[in-house]
Amino acid sequence: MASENVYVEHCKGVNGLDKVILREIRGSSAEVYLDGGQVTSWKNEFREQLLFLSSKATFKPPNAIRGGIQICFPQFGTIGSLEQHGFARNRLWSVDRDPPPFPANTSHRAFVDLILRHSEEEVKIWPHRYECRLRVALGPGGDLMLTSRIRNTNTDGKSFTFTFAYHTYFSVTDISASRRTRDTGLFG
Ligand SMILES: O=P(O)(O)OC[C@H]1O[C@@H](O)[C@H](O)[C@@H](O)[C@@H]1O
Repeated sequence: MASENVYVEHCKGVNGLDKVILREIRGSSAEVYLDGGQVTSWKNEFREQLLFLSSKATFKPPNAIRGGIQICFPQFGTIGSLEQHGFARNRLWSVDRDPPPFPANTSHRAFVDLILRHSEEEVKIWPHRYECRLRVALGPGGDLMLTSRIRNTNTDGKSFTFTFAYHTYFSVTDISASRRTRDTGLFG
C-alpha cells in the first residue's frame, strides 16, 4: 500500500502496523493508525505534540491504543451492553481511496478517508449492519478536523441507535494547571 505525496504518506508504524502520516507545509503533522482508525499524534507547526499517548500503549491489536483520539462506536462508555467504548477502537479500519463526497472542507490536501464495516462475527454481539466513515484532515494552519458518518446498511430496513465519541487525550505539561484551563474551539 505504498503511495506517497507531500501531504499524505502511507507507511508502517510501531510493530509494523499500518499508519498514515498527514503533513502540512508549515510543519504541522498528524498520524493515524488503521487499527482503531485512531489519531495517535498531532503536532503543530513548531513540532509540539498536542496529544497524549501513554508510554504503556502496547500497539497490539485488537487492544485499543491508549491515547490519542479513540473512536468510541457504537457505544460510548458503559451506556449499553457492549464492552466499554464499543468495538470500533479495536477493529482494523481500511483506507477508502474513492470516498463519496464529504461535507467537510475538501480544499484540504492533507487528509485520509477511513472506513469500517460490520463483520459477521460482530453482528452476533450487535445485530446491525453499518458503514462508519471517518475523514481525518489537517488544515494548512495545522487545525485537525475529524468528520464521521454512520450509515445503516441493515438489509431489513431495521433502525438502530448508537452513541459515539472522539475520546481525546490532550497533552498537558502541568496537570494541576489543567484544572484552571478551558477547552475552546472544539466543535461537533
Ligand atoms: O480504559 P478505557 O476503557 O480505555 O477507558 C478510558 C477512560 O474512559 C473514560 O470515558 C472513562 O471515564 C474513564 O474511567 C476511563 O479510564
